[in-house]
Amino acid sequence: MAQVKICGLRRPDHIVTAAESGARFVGFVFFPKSPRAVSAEEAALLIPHVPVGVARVGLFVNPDDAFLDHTLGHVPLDIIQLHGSEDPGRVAAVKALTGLPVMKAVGLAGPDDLAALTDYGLVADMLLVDAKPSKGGDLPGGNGLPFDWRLLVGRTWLGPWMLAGGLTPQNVAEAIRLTGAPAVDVSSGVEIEPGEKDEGLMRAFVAAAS
Ligand SMILES: O=C(O)c1ccccc1NCC(=O)[C@H](O)[C@H](O)COP(=O)(O)O
Repeated sequence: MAQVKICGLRRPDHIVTAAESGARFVGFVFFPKSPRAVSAEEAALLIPHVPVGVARVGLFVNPDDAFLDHTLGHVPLDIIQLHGSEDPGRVAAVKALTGLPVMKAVGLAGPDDLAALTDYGLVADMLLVDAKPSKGGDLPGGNGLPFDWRLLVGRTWLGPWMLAGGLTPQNVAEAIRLTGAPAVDVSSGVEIEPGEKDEGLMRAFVAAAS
């Protein structure tokens, strides 16, 4: 059983479905290249549909201070998710700037990537363990690609973490069983096409993760 984050929501009715299904986190993508991107102004109209008790996660890729200030000036968020090449010092700086908890995404492709989990685990409030994006890819995340979950078997964690990367209603239970993930995150696996969430898939995913 794991808590669920559904990322890349862009419609009020989908936010309601995610929350009613039992998702405990909803993610809004503030990265213009993403097919799930929303502007601060658009997100400001979506946020009121997030029920109390569901965490509002803002997803950023290498944001500068001005972009963070602009977004947070329009959109009340509970967690900042950094999904770019931000180093631990930048993670600490974003925490200080925003006063919000920071979840840092760490991409895994092989054993050599595991050290970053320790480095970021010392400064971030939470880790999002995702598949490492392919070199030259357009998106640092949201690619619907899993990584080898066996990399995480038996690992001791410094703090809270979330498993992501190619999760679906069909594979999420096995991913949780194998890794012991306390929380899981999904975007592509609950979409009928990039950026278009499906209510039935969202319900099935949360049920399979619970
Ligand atoms: O979702 C996006 O479009 C996205 C774009 C740029 C950076 C990160 C992005 N998503 C980050 C997430 O938290 C996704 O939910 C996570 O990478 C898992 O995505 P998926 O493999 O599609 O389930």
